[in-house]
Amino acid sequence: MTHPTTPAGDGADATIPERNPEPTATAPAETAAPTLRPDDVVARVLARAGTALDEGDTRWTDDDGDQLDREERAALRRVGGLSTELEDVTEVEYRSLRLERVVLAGVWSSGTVEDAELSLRELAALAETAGSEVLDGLLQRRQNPDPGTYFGSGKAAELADVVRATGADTVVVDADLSPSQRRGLEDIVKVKVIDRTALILDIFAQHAKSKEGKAQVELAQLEYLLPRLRGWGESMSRQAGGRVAGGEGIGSRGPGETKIELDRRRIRTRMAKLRREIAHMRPARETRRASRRRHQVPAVAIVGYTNAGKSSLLNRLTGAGVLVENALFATLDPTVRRARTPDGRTYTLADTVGFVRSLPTQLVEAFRSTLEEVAEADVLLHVVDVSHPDPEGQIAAVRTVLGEIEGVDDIVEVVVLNKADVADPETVARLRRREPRSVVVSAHTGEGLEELQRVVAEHLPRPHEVVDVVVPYDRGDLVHRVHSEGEVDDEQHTADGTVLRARVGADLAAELRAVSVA
Ligand SMILES: Nc1nc2c(ncn2[C@@H]2O[C@H](COP(=O)(O)OP(=O)(O)OP(=O)(O)O)[C@@H](O)[C@H]2O)c(=O)[nH]1
Ligand SMILES: [Mg+2]
Repeated sequence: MTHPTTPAGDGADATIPERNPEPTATAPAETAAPTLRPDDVVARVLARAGTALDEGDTRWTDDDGDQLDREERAALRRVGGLSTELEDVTEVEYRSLRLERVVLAGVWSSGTVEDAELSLRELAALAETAGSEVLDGLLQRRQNPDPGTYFGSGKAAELADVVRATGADTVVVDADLSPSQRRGLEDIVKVKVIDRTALILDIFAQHAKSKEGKAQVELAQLEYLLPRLRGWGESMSRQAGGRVAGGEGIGSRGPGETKIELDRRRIRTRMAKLRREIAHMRPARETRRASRRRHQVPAVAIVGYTNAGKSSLLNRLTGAGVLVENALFATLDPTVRRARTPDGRTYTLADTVGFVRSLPTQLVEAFRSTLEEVAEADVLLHVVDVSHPDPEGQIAAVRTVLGEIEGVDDIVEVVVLNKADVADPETVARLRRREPRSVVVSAHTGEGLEELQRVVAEHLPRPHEVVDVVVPYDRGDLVHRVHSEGEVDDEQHTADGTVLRARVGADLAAELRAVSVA
């Protein structure tokens, strides 16, 4: 973290503005640091980006199945006013977070003010997905973040006023804060401060379902937590007059300074245990993958920004009944389903966890084994929400994460421009020009899905061993496999068995030749 080059005093470089400023003329100047009134900003923040979290947007078609997961997830929503702080140190802080009434704060340092606002809007959608109520959102124009408090102490004090005025219990900062920045800011705003990474980790923790997913998320949380432990009890109770005075309230039952060393040790022990457990779960996944490989079933992986419509698309193509929710990171566990090309070949279609800008590295690391599913694919369907205000930005973010996974560079990527039913046709046209290998679809209306299936079929690897065999009638299973895995050129039933001329994968070819009676 570098110091600002110009030693600007707090306030000189700008703008978490006064509460209740004089109403000024609209249209802040483009060049100078404009002053954004908090009320302005919150109004913009609450205008949703894309279709994410538009009330009532999620529609289920028959393809989406019963959506049983939904009820379960709804039951897991946070309940206002209830604290679920747990004694176990591995649960400290994150499980005990009460993100109910939050104020968002971000810094606008480069790019346009629209970009900065879009980022804050996404943060609002993330916060709501985590179950919080967003009370206000503030953007500060500032060249470089302050190394001590991120916003600078003067502006942080103004943020503290906003927190007090709104009755917020948490500040969510749209950035990655260093442990000391978070601490410095907390000491001023006097409520819990979390950053984007912690928020995303919290959503993942709420949504993880499989044993492996849960273990991966917990590991990522602990890794994040370890350098950030602080003595909540002591520091918060010091702040007489603050909302958490008297050692009561959020986080006040966390570890005191004296306990920190002990906690660190317990956390490390827990992390080691989780790593061992995850390592044990891997073989099962690898076995499944290996068996698919052995049968040479081509694999297609659906990737894309969170809320792009990946699960909807999977359901449409396979009737899988995967949870579709207008929330970010609805899907954490990869679902693999069988699908068929129009000409009858079988392939697997895998739904994956959604990506987001600056996906916490701890999570990329933790989900590496899940993401390997992607690296093994023959074709990637990169689903894009074309109704989003910045689809290009989302495409770039997804490609950045993909770039971190080994072995994806040479996989065919088909860009699926989804939500065409609600998108601006000009945006669709612009993206089509930019992404030549793309298909325009709507998982809702079904538009474009036939073409998509055709394009998928075209890019699937074709089996290339030519066999000319007679399969005895007691090996109907092999004939069946030839139909689903390969391409049959000729088939006749004779007294000896089924005469087959077909193209199949090498392994199946070997098995067929071994049983052939010709
Ligand atoms: N209008 C419209 N909405 C869609 C379309 N496809 C999906 N949606 C909606 O977009 C939201 C997200 O859909 P999902 O399929 O859960 O998206 P996802 O990419 O799997 O999201 P995560 O698992 O959270 O990363 C839901 O509200 C869907 O109903 C579409 O073609 N048109
Ligand atoms: Mg999903």
